Amino acid sequence: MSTKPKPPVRASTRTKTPTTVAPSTRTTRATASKSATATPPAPVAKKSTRKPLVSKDNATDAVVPSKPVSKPTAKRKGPKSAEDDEREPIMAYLRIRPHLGDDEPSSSPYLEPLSDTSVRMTDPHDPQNNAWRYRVSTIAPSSIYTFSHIFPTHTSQSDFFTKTTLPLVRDVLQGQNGLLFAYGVTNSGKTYSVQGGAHAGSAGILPRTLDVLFNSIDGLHGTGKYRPVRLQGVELADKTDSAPPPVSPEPGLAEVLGQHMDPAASDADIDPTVLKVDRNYEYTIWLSYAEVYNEKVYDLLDNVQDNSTGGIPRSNSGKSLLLTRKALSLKPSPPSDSPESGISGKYISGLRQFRVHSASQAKALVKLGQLHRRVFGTLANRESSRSHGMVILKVVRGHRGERDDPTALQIARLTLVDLAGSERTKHTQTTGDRLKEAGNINKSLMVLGQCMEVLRNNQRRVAVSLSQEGSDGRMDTRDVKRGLAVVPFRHSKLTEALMDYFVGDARAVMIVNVNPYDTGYDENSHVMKFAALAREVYVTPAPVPVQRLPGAKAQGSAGKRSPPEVAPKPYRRKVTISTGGPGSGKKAREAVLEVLEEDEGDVAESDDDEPINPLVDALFDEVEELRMQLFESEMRCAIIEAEVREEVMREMEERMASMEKMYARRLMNEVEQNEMKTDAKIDMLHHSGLFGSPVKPRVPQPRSAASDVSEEEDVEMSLIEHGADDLTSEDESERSRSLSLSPLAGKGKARSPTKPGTPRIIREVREYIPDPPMLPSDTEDAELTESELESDDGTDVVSVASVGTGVSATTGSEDDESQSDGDYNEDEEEDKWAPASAKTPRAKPAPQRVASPSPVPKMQAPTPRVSKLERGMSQLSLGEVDPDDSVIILPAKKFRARQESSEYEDQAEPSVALKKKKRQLAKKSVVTEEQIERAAAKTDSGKNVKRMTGRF
Ligand SMILES: Nc1ncnc2c1ncn2[C@@H]1O[C@H](COP(=O)(O)OP(=O)(O)OP(=O)(O)O)[C@@H](O)[C@H]1O
Repeated sequence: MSTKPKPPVRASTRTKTPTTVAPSTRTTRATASKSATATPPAPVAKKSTRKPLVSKDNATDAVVPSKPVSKPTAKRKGPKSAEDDEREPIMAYLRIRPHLGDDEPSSSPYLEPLSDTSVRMTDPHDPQNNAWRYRVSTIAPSSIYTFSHIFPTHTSQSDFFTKTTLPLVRDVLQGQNGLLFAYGVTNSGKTYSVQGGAHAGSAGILPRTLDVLFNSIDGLHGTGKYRPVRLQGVELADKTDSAPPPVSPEPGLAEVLGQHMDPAASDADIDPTVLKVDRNYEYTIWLSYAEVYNEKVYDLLDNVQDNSTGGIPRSNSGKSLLLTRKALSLKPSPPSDSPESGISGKYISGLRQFRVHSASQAKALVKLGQLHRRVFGTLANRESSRSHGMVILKVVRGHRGERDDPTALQIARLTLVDLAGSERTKHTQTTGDRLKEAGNINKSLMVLGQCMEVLRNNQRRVAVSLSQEGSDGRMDTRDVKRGLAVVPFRHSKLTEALMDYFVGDARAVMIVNVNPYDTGYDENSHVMKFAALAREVYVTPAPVPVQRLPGAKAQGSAGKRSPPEVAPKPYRRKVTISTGGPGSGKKAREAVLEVLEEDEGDVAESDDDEPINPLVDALFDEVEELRMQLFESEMRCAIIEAEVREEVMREMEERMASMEKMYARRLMNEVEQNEMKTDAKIDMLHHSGLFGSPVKPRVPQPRSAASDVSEEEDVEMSLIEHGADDLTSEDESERSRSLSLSPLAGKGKARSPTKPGTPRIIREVREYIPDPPMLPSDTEDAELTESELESDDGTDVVSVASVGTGVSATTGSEDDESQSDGDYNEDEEEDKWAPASAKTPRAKPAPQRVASPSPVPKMQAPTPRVSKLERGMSQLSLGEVDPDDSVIILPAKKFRARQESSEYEDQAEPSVALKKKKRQLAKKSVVTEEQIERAAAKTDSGKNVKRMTGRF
């Protein structure tokens, strides 16, 4: 006598609460229908004769509202229920993609793992960067996220599989459903995690799952007399099920894409893990592969029909290929398939499933599905998933003693989903068909997020309700149910197909893939937030009940579907597939295919389908419409924002250029001004008789170039003579030698008498005169000048060019001063734009070069200096002569005219001109301090100079 397998504990102990609760005669739970709300299971209520009530005393899993639903807290009353122990949040694992050698990171990684479970995410914008100020994102610049586990970049595929997926594989072998989905932006590593890479050891979790499944059931393969149908049902298998599955593509397709059928290196990877299974059972494994693309579900293992009519030429072979595929509908699972569980999920009607006998056979099928996924356009133009790929593995487990009893079978499903990239469209520049794809991807992922949110809120609400005390200490379950929101599973094909995992008994795992080198900080933040939300949703992992139908129906064939009643209008589009090319070692090929996608037609809703609330439906439609409008306006805003940014940048650049020009002009003016002042000062000293004999008052008269040259010669000679007068007797011979070289020696002698008492005054003048503003090239120029002079003369001479350069040549007149101020006022408008640093006082003191006692410079040929000085002198004109002081007061007119002129505006290289001017200035003013002092000591008019300079 065969021992009947003991039904799984949960199957026998749990009873799903029907939507309508019989008030008095049955034990009720304070939970709404799972299919609609997925509320957490509630404790058993006391019997009531009036209405279904839940005694608070029995609400053992009541949770403090602010706390997560399943976390036991100190405030719990009574013992924990068995169900409470079974609930667990959706597991969320973060995998950080490493930086690949082929692409340079555009920024440093913005994810910093803090521990095995938490990570800090910081906006890669440098806070010092100006861009930070213009950050318009509403996402927080730094956040910490928590996961079930975080896998750093160096995690191996094997480790990743072991920690994330192996528990699900164990579950499915023990008759428990499981769901795993990979979520993340494009290029973050979802496909790599699920499917794997091309190199050895890089097989992903899907091939490893197949390996472990077949390793574990080795020797325990079932006969395959029954096959799974719909969601939970079983049927008698027919001949088609025993036929080997098609593992090669349609011949025409194989010709086009034959190279894609090459076994990849990762096929050689075989995961050796073996799990312990109950050897009293035998197992059969069935595989199907579907994709959700543009809100339609397609079978990726369906035969591709080549309906070529010669319309579309193929670029390489000249033939044409027209491929047709048909969308599948989602239908509600009849309650008769799962009377024990009472869960009404949806199944993909007409999805082919194949019994696989080995891991390699299963992998070949998966490969075929991948190929079809590529052919049908979602991976055509680039290696990016624009569809959600779902591999559904069903494990049918039957007791070996009851091989012929279909009612003793247990069907568990494990679905692995590779979701499409979650990036937002405006960042991918998608248009046309791609925009539609992106819109639909966003829609399904948005609905998935909405479902999670509503599930979480419902679960919290139930928990809060259960924790609240009614007036009589009891609670009406109908009140609880009324407050729960409808979970919008039906608003996306993706969520519709997966809904039973969230509301039924299953374990759910979410893999979050992040590429921290991606600049998409905002997108990745959305991904992280989604993960945080998912972690707050609780599911109930529990074995599915044993199939307890009185008899299994033997109808239909797995691969057949009934013809549609209404001929759908197919959607036709072209797909270009590029293969080979540089790097692949194969010749580049391009194939243009035409794809016909037929609609699923009218899907007759069965009576068992959940009732549709027209108001809710209308609201969802409106939400969808608003979402699309929002999306469009976001796109418009993004474009406008980009345009405005560009315009502002252009304007700023222009403004910066004009400011630069203005400052260059002002700099030149200042240099010019300083030059004039220095010349004027030398002239004043010269004419006051400090450097020679008292100068006769001069009547202003037109100056010729020749007279300017002559005056300049006088200045130079006077300086030399004064220096020479003070020479000691030891220096006399050298002085004579020097003077003898000059044709102006006689002239110098005539001017030798000087007045005593000047040195003190001259020193005061030097002390008073402010230093010139220090220009960036001052030091450099001074050094240049010195080195030039040294190399020229071989004498240690000091440039006094900078001495007194801050003094205005117009100091003799108040009016002139005000005029001079007026010159600065002209720049007021420009000053508005000047940075704060540019508004500092113009005559900024600079370190003054100290004249060192040095030998008298050798006599130099005056010609070049005179000619340079001539220019400065010719720009000055004598104004009035103060007969008492013998000081010439110079008007500023010419000086200002010169200042205002735009003589230097057109100079392309202001810095070069500046250097040149400074060098000229330095050369013109070569005189030792000692010389000045000695000269000043010989004249009494120093007092007058002092008085004059006091006005400066
Ligand atoms: N952990 C990893 N180690 C090494 N390479 C990786 C890893 N993750 C991803 N890659 C590589 O990064 C690239 C992008 O990965 P993948 O195609 O898996 O991204 P995806 O998220 O699936 O993108 P899409 O959504 O566009 O399909 C691939 O070349 C893949 O081999």
